Amino acid sequence: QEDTPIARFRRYLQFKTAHPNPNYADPVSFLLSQANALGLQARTLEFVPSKPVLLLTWPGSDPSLPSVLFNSHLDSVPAEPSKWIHPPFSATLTPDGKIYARGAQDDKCIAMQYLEAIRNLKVKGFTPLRTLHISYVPDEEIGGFDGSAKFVKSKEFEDLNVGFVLDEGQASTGDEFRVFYADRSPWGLVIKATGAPGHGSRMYDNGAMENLMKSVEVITKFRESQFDVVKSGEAMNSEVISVNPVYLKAGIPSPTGFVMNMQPSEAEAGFDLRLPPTADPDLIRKRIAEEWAPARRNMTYKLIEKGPIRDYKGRPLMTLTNESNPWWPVFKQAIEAAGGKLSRPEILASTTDARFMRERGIPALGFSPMTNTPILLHDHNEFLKDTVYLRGIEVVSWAEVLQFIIDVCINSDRNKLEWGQVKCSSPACNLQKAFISSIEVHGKETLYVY
Ligand SMILES: CSCC[C@H](NC=O)C(=O)O
Ligand SMILES: [Zn+2]
Ligand SMILES: [Zn+2]
Repeated sequence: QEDTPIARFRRYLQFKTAHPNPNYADPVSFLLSQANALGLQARTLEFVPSKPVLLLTWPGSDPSLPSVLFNSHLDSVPAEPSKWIHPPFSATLTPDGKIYARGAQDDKCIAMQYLEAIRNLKVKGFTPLRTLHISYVPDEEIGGFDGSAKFVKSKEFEDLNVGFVLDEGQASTGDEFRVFYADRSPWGLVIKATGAPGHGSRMYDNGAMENLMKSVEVITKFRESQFDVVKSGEAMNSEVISVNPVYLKAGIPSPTGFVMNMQPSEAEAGFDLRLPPTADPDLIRKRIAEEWAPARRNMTYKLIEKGPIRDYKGRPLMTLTNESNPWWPVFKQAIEAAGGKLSRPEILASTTDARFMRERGIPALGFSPMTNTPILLHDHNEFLKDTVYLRGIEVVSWAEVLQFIIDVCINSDRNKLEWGQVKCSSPACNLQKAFISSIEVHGKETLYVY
């Protein structure tokens, strides 16, 4: 069998890691064999049975310094094979260099690029000053509660003394690399209406369907108001509140479908909501209670706030992307050293495990080095071009630049300390490892970690 970066990537893509039954055991043993070949230390942690966290370590020459952690998730979202031009776990390589696989972009590319970068650095004879860890975690696609959430709260994680995290980002359709400093808060909203049942031919007020449809109209109007801001170019998709219907449930089933001449007494709809760090969660909670599912319209609702990562006001934490975060200029320099350019840092439209790291007061950036690539995560026919993947390895290899921060504490502004201070666990350091501070942005107070 071929043993090239592309062959190794394709092998990793072939593990069937889709929910609801992701294969974790086989990709973990594959990664373990790769780690052994590279001489990395390896540990498998299991916070929940059969949901392993694989932790690889490349020890630095000064273990007292805060370490760098590269994270990626093992699991993938499902795929509908009949709608793909190549089977989603075949990792088919086409003559024009496209590698088709569920997970090619999200996020099996970075999982292997981290290892290939280490391989290249070892060939160059580079030895790290800081310790570099790589974590491979389960269940990110379903919220990370049995994966990253437990990992970051563990003694094992504490002992890593992590100072900075790189986690997944998203593809860029242009020449510039994208980087993400925050995620949006993921909420699930289920609204239910009840109402009088009756003959399908009768017109009366307060039917369950009527009540639900009124709510759907109100929510649709709100959605349009947010989307208009995006369409007018005033904000990016990830900077507004998104609310998208994901299911509708009503009607009285019959052997041929639904009973057509009966108005049901119950109706339900589900929505995916995402709140950027600039949105006030209390205002949305109020809107839901008063406008979207008001009791006066016989409505009830269930709000599933799949946080738990938030500041004291319930908003997602952000990592600073300016000079006051000593990791930022170094990260930028690493990209530029590889001949890359970064576009304006963004909030991620979706949600990743980075939020769990930020909650620990650790600065975390979302970064998947893919340029000139259509954004295909969770879509049919997800692919990544071989040339883009290989260039990504070069970019990640410049993570060696990250090693040159001697101590993140030195440049941090301690006067800004306000809330959620995190003590540095390194015995060599008396200062805080990471600070969480409150800063005004666009007239709104927001919390950052740096
Ligand atoms: C409840 S958190 C879910 C996490 C998931 N992550 C990637 O797609 C997402 O829907 O964004
Ligand atoms: Zn992902
Ligand atoms: Zn995903």
